[in-house]
Amino acid sequence: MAVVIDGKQIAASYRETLKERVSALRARGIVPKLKVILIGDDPASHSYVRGKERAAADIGIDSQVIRFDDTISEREVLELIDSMNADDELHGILVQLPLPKHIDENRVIMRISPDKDVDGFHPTNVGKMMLGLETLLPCTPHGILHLVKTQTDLVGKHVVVVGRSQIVGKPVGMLFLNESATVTYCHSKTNDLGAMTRQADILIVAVGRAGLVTADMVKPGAIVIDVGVNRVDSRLVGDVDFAGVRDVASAITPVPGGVGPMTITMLMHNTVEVASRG
Ligand SMILES: Nc1nc(=O)c2c([nH]1)NC[C@@H]1CN(c3ccc(C(=O)N[C@@H](CCC(=O)O)C(=O)O)cc3)C=[N+]21
Repeated sequence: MAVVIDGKQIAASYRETLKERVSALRARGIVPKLKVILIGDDPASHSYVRGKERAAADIGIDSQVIRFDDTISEREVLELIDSMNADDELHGILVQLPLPKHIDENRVIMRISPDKDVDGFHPTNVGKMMLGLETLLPCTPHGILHLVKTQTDLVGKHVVVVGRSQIVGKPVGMLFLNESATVTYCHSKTNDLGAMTRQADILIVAVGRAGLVTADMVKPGAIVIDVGVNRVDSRLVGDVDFAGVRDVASAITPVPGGVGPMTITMLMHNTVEVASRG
């Protein structure tokens, strides 16, 4: 029976170190500050953003959510970002995704100053990460790396990533490659997915399909990281059949209470990093 990796607990413990860093910054007159732009009325987005506000308040980060209905134009969003880029007191800018169809996500992401891009989505930060340079890392991949490191060494391990999104799949593989793991990417067009996933020492699933990974697809003793966020009958479930896979794996993240809390914590980490740059 697998160990259940307690993301909530690991996140809470990491937040304690962030609290100390924030106290030290505040003693120097620096108040870490984050602004979140939230467009539209998607209930899931509003729920995530509340989680971010709560974490910020807990750590001592000054956060503000700016809400718009989905009639706001792309130009207005870009102009708001310009004014935030110019605000010397502001450290982090986050535009909650997804955006309404009439707003180009890439144009918005690229408008945010790479120095304030606490999501780690700007091409400059993605490029630096790919080169293995120090930079603002994307929050979910960084949180996953932290969780896995509480369980095992990464050098030489076979990491299989299922899912190739810009914000999770692609960058998480890159981060683990930088840690000298052997990385395989799988996606919706992969032939015989089970044959691939059964090779994983560390299996990371970020697809968005409940029940995608079943016990027969997991090597005994593997570490399984479930990044899925699916609402099934108003219940939150991941992409992994938790009840079945926990009998096979050595460690597994639950949903909720696994990767989600770490994502938010790494957003706070990035905000503190920017505030510390001085
Ligand atoms: N610019 C941008 N940056 C993001 O980081 C971003 C985004 N847009 N859009 C949406 C996704 C999704 N995401 C989650 C964060 C925390 C939880 C989380 O904390 N979940 C809790 C449960 C929360 C609940 O019950 O609703 C948990 O897993 O325990 C989930 C999902 C960040 N995202």
